[in-house]
Amino acid sequence: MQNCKYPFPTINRQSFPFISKLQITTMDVDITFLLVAFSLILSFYFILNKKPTASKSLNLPPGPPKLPIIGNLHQMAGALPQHALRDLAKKYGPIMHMQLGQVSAIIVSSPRLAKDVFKTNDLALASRPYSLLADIMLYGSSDVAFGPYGDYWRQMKKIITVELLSAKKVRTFSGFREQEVDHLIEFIRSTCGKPVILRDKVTKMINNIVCKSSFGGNCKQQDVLLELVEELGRLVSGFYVADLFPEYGFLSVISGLKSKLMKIHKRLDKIFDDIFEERKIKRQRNGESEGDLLDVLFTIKESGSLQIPITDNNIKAVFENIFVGGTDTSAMTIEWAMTELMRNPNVMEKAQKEVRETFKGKKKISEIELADLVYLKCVIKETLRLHPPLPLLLPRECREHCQIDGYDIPVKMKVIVNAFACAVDPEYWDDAESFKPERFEMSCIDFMGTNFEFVPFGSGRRMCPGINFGLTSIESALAQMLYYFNWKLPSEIIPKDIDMTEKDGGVAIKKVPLMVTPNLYSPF
Ligand code: HEM
Repeated sequence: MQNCKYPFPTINRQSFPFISKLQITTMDVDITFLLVAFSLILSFYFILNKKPTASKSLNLPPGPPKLPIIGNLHQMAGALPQHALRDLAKKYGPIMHMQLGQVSAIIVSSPRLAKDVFKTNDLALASRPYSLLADIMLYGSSDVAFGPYGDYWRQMKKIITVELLSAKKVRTFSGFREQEVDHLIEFIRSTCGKPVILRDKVTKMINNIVCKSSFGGNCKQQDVLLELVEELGRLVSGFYVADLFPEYGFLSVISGLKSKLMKIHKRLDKIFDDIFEERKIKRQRNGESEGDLLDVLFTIKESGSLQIPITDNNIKAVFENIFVGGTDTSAMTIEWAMTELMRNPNVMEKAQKEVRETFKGKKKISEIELADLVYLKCVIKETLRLHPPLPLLLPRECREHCQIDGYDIPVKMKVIVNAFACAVDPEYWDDAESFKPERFEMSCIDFMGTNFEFVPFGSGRRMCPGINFGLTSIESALAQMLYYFNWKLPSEIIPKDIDMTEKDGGVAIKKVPLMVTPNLYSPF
């Protein structure tokens, strides 16, 4: 699964001469369609685009000069969006007003101002912008990740944080994690001495953990479900032309993307229905709980205690968040961590030494013991600093007029925090671009949302609720990969030549999958 799962504005590079080098892309949109569509847009631009974007009386932040129709999209050409925006911020300041297609957005690129978004104005900026995809796929945006702020959203966020993904609940899934990590280790063992690409197996492992935690050990339709979620991910990455040009709704229709999404939605919906029906019968018959996430949600739904009653469709939307949000983020963190370890042999040696000394002579590593792996945790933090899976987090939308750094942020304005720029800001980090896990040994900087120079999981009300779920799988897999195996690069590659390029798109996945050769290390 190599595509963007968190939607972010994306455009196909080849399809659009004037934004031909845009890196915010991955979709397979038909070239003819885009040419025709944009000729139409150009023709009707002056007729259709009469609306003023912002009142003259507002004191908006400065920003780069804009072109008609595309606004500032061309200035993001030739670089990943997080890099392009960081470079623009160096010139125009840590708070910029930009026009991304028809969408007016504020870009925040410094930890000082990120604090104004996440703390001072967290409530005013707690909503998400409308997204056609979330509307179609997530049952009218009735999910947690893309749902607009309000009573319903607050209720659902509380459920997902307290009942579904709390540290205590995540611990109850340790059996599933152990099984799946064991399978991964078995696979690696079977490939010893041969170069192997780990990405697909690691993604499958995370997928299976998510699936089993959600629907129990024997989710019959697991493979189809995962295939559809993957397909959804591929489409998500291409859907956002429609969100960049929301006034031209016909784009999503004539591109065929809307109908593809609706097809996947229908199939996913049917699979969820089948799983739900089977579970309802089981619950009626046995009356006993499986303890998985579906059972938790059914129990809450049936308890009648909710202020705003929920439907099966609302539950499906939450599961889509868990599947889509919980898979690629963790899988790519494992791949980046291994890549950095291969690129920095001293760090690999130190991390392996820690794991091997901590578990000396043990045949099995239990999750509880992972707490002792202090250096490995620093390695993971440093990986998330340099390779945050969502470098621009998820966009927020202003719901109450507020100010940042003296500038007006009007209602409906999209606000994007460049978490990557904050994480490599030289004012906050020494030797900011280098991979040095040791920096976390001496400091108490954490990713729990209070250190605004390090927010790979976001911060404030919209912060990721899946930190525990994600990190436990990442730590468990990495610890065992380092414990049981020594790793080599293919003979023609030296560490400093490893390709560190990221793929285009809103998610920072490695462009070329890491290839490594495992050799069995006997800890006994
Ligand atoms: C390495 C692993 C992960 C990373 C780096 C990550 C990162 C993020 C980020 C950056 C956001 C947006 C925060 C913001 O807008 O301020 C987010 C939101 C979210 N994540 Fe994660 N995530 C990870 C794992 C997970 C897992 C395992 C799950 C579920 C099982 C999950 C579920 C969600 C949900 C539901 C939201 C929406 C929260 C909201 O809008 O209130 N994530 N995540």
